[in-house]
Amino acid sequence: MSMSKFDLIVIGGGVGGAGVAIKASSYGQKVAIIEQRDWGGTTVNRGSTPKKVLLAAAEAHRHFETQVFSETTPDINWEKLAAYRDNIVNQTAVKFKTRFQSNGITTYEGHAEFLNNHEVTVNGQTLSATNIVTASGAHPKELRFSGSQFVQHSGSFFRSEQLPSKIVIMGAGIIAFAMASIANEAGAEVVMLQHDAVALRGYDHEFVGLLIDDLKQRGVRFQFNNEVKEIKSVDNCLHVLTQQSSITTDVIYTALGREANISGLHLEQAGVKYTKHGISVNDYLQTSQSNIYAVGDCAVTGVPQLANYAIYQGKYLGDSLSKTLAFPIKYQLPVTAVFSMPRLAQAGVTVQQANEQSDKYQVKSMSLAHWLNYQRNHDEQARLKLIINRQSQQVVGAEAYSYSADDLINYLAILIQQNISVKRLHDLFLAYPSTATDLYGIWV
Ligand SMILES: Cc1cc2nc3c(=O)[nH]c(=O)nc-3n(C[C@H](O)[C@H](O)[C@H](O)COP(=O)(O)OP(=O)(O)OC[C@H]3O[C@@H](n4cnc5c(N)ncnc54)[C@H](O)[C@@H]3O)c2cc1C
Ligand SMILES: NC(=O)c1ccc[n+]([C@@H]2O[C@H](COP(=O)([O-])OP(=O)(O)OC[C@H]3O[C@@H](n4cnc5c(N)ncnc54)[C@H](O)[C@@H]3O)[C@@H](O)[C@H]2O)c1
Repeated sequence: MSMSKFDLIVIGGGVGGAGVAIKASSYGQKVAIIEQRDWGGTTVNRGSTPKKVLLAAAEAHRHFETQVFSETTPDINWEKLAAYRDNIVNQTAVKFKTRFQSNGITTYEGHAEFLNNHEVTVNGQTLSATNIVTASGAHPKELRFSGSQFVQHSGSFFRSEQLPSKIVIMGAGIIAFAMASIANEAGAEVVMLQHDAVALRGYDHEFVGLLIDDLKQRGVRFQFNNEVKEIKSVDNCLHVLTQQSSITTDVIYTALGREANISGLHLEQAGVKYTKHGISVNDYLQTSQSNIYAVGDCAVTGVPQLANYAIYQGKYLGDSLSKTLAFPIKYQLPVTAVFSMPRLAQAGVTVQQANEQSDKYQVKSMSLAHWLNYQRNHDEQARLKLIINRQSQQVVGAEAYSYSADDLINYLAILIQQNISVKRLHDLFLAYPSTATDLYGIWV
């Protein structure tokens, strides 16, 4: 059989792999990309895309309830919503594949394995390349207790055809809070179980407390310092036995963090080193084998397993592999969001970090609730904290809690990254009144 030769092979058709493949092909490299499951990977099929479609419906429901002053609020029609969501997901997955093809990238559908550091097999075919990038992503953490086969993962919730009436969520991290907000607003009974006392580690305690209180008022039950011991299935119901309680539910979903997809790649055949956390890479995203690289959730890079990082790394690598001189990857300031209701978002130095180094940073806390954008949305708890470097008096971080916290944080991230002075901001001409023009009053 003839061997297909490429400049670059990318293993994994998620957002990380897509970034590398498209960028490298734009420089004229001959590129192949291999995907074993769905084009677009986790983000498109089981992550932020379906999540944000469901969230839009949940937010519309909440806004109807608070803003329309009607006696009754219509129920969310989950089946129709699910069909609409699946349509968007499927269209997006197809767009990923056709975009590769229209950029001259050869697409393969199947499981890729390394034969050596220049060769990969897929569907019995051998492909060879000068450089190979692993962008194989991650899978939900495996659980080992009696009845763990009854557990479903967050991706199943975001792609569910029907809304279960009773839901238990294991974990109180970013994904769990999005799930809880949507399920609660759509009418499910939700219990959240967290094995220790800390929800949304890394986010401002005060804002996390506001979010938990809000969800509690809406009927979500929280159990902290509680772990699942066993699950039994009896008469179409699940009995979840924990250290502290026994809960009867329809479904139990997990959002406990994710583990790199490394088994099955035969990395040792290519001489690529890895640990249980993922593929080890240096600041050039290069593995222990000099012509093999890794990006996104499968790589140990010291940044969170999030799509914005996978995309950024993919674009960096596609660029650096196409140039004679490569520079180490340099991350801009961290920017993340929790898509709960209301949302939480942070950029740059966090409030927690600022409190730990109070000699260096000052935290300026403000309510946003009296601003028109928040008032008209009944966003009564909307708040912002700016982190200011005491010496330079510049804003180096921000954390926000509101229904539009991610937008505000992105505007602030632009101002921070671009080092925009108050004067320059006031010279900018923007549509009024909007979240962007609120910045005139916020920026210091
Ligand atoms: C429920 C959920 C919600 C999320 N929400 C957000 C969010 O709002 N914002 C955000 O920034 N991040 C979010 N994330 C994280 C984000 O989805 C991931 O960080 C991102 O998908 C990582 O991209 P990736 O390309 O590294 O991996 P993936 O998207 O997982 O893609 C890897 C691809 O490689 C394929 N593959 C693996 N092994 C092989 C092989 N041997 N051969 C061929 N193909 C292979 C897989 O099938 C997969 O399609 C969320 C994650 C989840 C689970
Ligand atoms: N600020 C950020 O950028 C940020 C924050 C959190 C997570 N992330 C990334 O997003 C990825 C996926 O998010 P996620 O929500 O699945 O993970 P997560 O890490 O945000 O949350 C998992 C939560 O589950 C808890 N937990 C772990 N084992 C448990 C158990 N047996 N029972 C109950 N609770 C348990 C953890 O303490 C944690 O609070 C993470 O892998 C991480 O890399 C990024």
